[in-house]
Amino acid sequence: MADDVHVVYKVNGAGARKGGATAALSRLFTRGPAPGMREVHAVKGVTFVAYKGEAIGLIGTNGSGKSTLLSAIAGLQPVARGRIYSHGQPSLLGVNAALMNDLTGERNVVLGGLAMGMSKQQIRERYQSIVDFSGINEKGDFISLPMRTYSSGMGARLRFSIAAAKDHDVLMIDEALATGDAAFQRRSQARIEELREQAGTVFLVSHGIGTVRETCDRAIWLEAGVLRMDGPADEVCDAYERFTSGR
Ligand SMILES: Nc1ncnc2c1ncn2[C@@H]1O[C@H](COP(=O)(O)OP(=O)(O)OP(=O)(O)O)[C@@H](O)[C@H]1O
Repeated sequence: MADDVHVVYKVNGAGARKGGATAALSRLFTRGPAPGMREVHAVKGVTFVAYKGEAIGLIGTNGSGKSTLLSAIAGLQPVARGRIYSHGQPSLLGVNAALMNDLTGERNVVLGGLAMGMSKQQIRERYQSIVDFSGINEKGDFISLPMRTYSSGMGARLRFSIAAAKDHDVLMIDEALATGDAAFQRRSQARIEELREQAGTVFLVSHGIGTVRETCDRAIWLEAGVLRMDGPADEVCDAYERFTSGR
């Protein structure tokens, strides 16, 4: 659950607005940001409770704070105010999830698995199914090549497959579904369904309202860092569509 969560990015070298000595002095006393330091208040007081078995879509226009909110829930981004409570460790499965480009797909499966807290034994058991699920080897033996030789879609598929191999308490997916071809998207949707049935909670950030309608039962709409609507996926998506078409 998120309780009044605020996330503020501190950006260095953003160019000070007032560089005068008096301004610097008054900043010293008011403990304001240093010169050249600018703050971006990306998430502003978001509160919600997510239950087991729910699949929640996060929607909102570009820069509304969706990815930031997920990073904060995953513990990758500190919160400036408010709190996040969670049963189990939430894992963020993003297109940017850290895999090593110079290592082969095989090594990345092992490293990624370890990073998610799987044991070596579990990785050995699931290795083949991860590779099969990713479909990386459908067009030749790519899994033994370095990841930098993969197309962006292939990389994203492998990331999704590694993360989806583990049963997560809270799984967060950032636009992972948007990549990959239709067959892979069907497989990943089916896997998300399974993860939900195993009583985990799934968060999905997507620009594709269609994916949210299909995979999620609830949606949270963020706009300019503020929670604008939270409710059944269809209702929230309808309202969001009315909002975006009027812009
Ligand atoms: N590392 C960062 N440093 C400073 N500001 C950032 C950083 N990352 C994001 N922001 C700012 O935070 C705000 C929210 O960004 P965020 O990426 O969370 O939005 P989003 O809803 O996921 O956007 P998109 O739909 O484009 O992916 C934006 O104003 C963005 O400029």
